[in-house]
Amino acid sequence: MDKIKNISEELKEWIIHTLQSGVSPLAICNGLIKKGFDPKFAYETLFEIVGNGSVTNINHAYQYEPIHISDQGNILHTSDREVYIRAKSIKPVIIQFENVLSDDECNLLIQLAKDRLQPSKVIDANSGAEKAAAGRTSKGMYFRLQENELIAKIERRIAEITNYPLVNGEGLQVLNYQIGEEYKGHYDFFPEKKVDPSKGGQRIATMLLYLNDVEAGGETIFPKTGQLIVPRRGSAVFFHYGNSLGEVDRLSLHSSIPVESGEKWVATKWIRQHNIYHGA
Ligand SMILES: O=C(O)CCC(=O)C(=O)O
Ligand SMILES: [Fe+2]
Repeated sequence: MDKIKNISEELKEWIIHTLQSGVSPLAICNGLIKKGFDPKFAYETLFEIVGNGSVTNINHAYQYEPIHISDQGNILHTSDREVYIRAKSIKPVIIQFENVLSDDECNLLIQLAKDRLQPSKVIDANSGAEKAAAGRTSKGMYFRLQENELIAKIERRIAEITNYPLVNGEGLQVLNYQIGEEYKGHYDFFPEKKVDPSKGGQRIATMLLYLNDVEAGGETIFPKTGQLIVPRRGSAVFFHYGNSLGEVDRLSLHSSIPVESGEKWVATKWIRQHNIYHGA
């Protein structure tokens, strides 16, 4: 049988925790090899994990800071729409919203995105560069900030809901998942060494808008805490994972589980600490 030469984010996390609890890298390596991993791959993976700083950081508990989204109650009165808070989680910080987009807005976003879809990429945890990846089988595209009236209106609404200025937001990304397609466990924040202060700094929050109902599958899952969000047209989930100290919340690991029936359309707004564009 071929030896295993790839490793999931979950297993990486488990390795970090195990190292942190005092188990030696060699013992973990031997364990991986016994489980069928390629020995060279296992040694290199351990070397990489021990060398990249995650092991020293992981002990440091993430400090949750207040976010001010529901300070005014559970109905948010944005300039053009009432948005309802439907569920909240404290660790990690997750807020679910309903009525963020109208059916027409969802359909229009899908129409505008359809012809521009490309295979999705992921960010390499070491280099920070975008690369194609087996764990992300969806197709996607980006709108430029305020590219057209619809996008500008949606971006203003997201800024009003989240209390983060529009210029802290990256261009809206639209993703399409067909049957069997998924986005495996990942963090939205950048690897620490790849945070660029001249481009708004670290990513600290994500607003994920659901553009259609999925017949089966396609939930967004937070595997460390067991929370699942069922896609529903016009609804959204906001999660927050970066604090003012520059720490990141590793409980925010999430994935999109494979679509079983129908298809899935979402739009993602990644939000950074500061204005991304002032240098431009
Ligand atoms: O499609 C989903 O449910 C998750 C998408 C996601 O995690 C992302 O765009 O960063
Ligand atoms: Fe994500």
